[in-house]
Amino acid sequence: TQSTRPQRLLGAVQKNATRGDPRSVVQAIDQFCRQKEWAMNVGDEKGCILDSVVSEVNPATVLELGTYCGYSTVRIASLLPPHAKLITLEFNPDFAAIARQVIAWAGVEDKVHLVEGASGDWIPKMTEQFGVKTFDLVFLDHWKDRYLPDTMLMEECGLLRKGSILLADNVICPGTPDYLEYVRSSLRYESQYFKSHLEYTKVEDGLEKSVFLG
Ligand SMILES: O=C(NCc1cccc(CNc2ccc3[nH]ncc3c2)c1)c1cc(-c2ccc(F)cc2)cc(O)c1O
Ligand SMILES: [Mg+2]
Repeated sequence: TQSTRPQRLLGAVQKNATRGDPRSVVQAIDQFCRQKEWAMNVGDEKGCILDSVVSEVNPATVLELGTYCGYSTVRIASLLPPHAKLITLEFNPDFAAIARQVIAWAGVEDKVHLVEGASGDWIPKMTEQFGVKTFDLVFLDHWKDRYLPDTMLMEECGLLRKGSILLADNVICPGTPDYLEYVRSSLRYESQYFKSHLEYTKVEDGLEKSVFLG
């Protein structure tokens, strides 16, 4: 039977990366996606912007919406201080199964809690299930039409505090026009666009960083 792209990506990690070395896992995935098969990881160029925001925020609690194969999960987790927690939501069980193995290969499983399910179902349960009061950083990288409703849901559930950072992938390609309009026009957010490129291509894309003002 045919393997899937996530399975082939995991194979490249297990073949080319060193167990317990997150940077080698990130490098192995980027190499696979540049030389073999494109995949929708945030990638190396936008990944550097993600790294700088994570390092600047130095978050104790992180929510990632959209794990896929765990590439950005590993990038973020490798930069977290000890005892920090990263909760990552993945709706697709096949993606989740691969991501668990990529996260384990990188040796960052102690900082990561991968939850299988949909953001709309799990965001209201964050506090009761994981004891999280608010998130210092949220990385949005799931279905693009869910960015806005999930942001409103996080506000309603009190999961954002003054200074919480939202970092959204793909605001140009594939694009999240309703989300961009909201965070750029709302008086409750201070937004900044980081111009970059769609992973592994020359197509324009970028990350939008939005600070919740409370
Ligand atoms: O669409 C994208 N990613 C999201 C996505 C996509 C598919 C499945 C899932 C299933 N995972 C999922 C769903 C719902 C969920 N709710 N809570 C968690 C959760 C998790 C998620 C995407 C596309 C492109 C792209 C493609 C083609 C092209 F030409 C240009 C660009 C580039 C990207 O960087 C992208 O991020
Ligand atoms: Mg993305």
